[in-house]
Amino acid sequence: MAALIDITELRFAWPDQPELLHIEQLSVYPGERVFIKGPSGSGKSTLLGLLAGIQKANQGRLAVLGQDLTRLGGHARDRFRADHLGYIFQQFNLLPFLSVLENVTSALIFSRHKRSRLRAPAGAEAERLLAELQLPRGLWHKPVHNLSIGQQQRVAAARALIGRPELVIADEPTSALDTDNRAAFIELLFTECQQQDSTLVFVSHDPFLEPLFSRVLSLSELNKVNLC
Ligand SMILES: Nc1ncnc2c1ncn2[C@@H]1O[C@H](COP(=O)(O)OP(=O)(O)OP(=O)(O)O)[C@@H](O)[C@H]1O
Repeated sequence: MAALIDITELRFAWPDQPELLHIEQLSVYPGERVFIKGPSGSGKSTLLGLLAGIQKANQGRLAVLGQDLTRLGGHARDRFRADHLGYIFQQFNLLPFLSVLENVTSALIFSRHKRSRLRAPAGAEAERLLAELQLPRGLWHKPVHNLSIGQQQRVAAARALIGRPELVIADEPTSALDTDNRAAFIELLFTECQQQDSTLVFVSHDPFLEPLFSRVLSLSELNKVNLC
């Protein structure tokens, strides 16, 4: 089976800073649910940014779906991200004055590819995802700034999942929730990812979540740069 993510000799440093990441080899396969752990400042969010093409590696190969992102310019990486990735940010990055449904369907505006992968009209698909993620129907037309953190998290997940992206990336999306709600949210996320064949890469500090995943990667072990 071809790898969905394929990294070889990847090196990255933020401008005017010492090298932060050197990953010799990493392959992630379709359908995997990968948990990435590591101490604060070890580069977890930076690695996610590289996988999403927000940042570009200084050296090496980082291929997603066979496309080496280190060979693409900024515009092409933005296009690739819009078409093939769903991203759940730590702070969700929702558009506060748009409604819940508008936030979810906003992920389709810049991607014909995602629109073409919908199995139902956009509004119906957004409603299906929100229902699956157990967001009460009475909230669907409300501006997202009226929602609690846990509710906003579900909107952010639905926005990341719509259009069946091949890769879903989640950066500490559960940090504001209590332990029971974290596990319940992750189970819902797994179910949706499985149903729509999305591979999941999830970053968290929370050791309770680790056993839920099919694979656990420690960035401190993976990274050849000694940050101490
Ligand atoms: N936009 C940026 N510009 C310059 N340096 C950055 C930027 N983002 C992160 N860094 C630096 O890169 C290093 C790793 O940060 P990163 O956010 O990737 O770590 P992390 O493991 O995700 O941390 P945390 O668990 O605290 O979120 C830190 O030293 C940080 O200061």
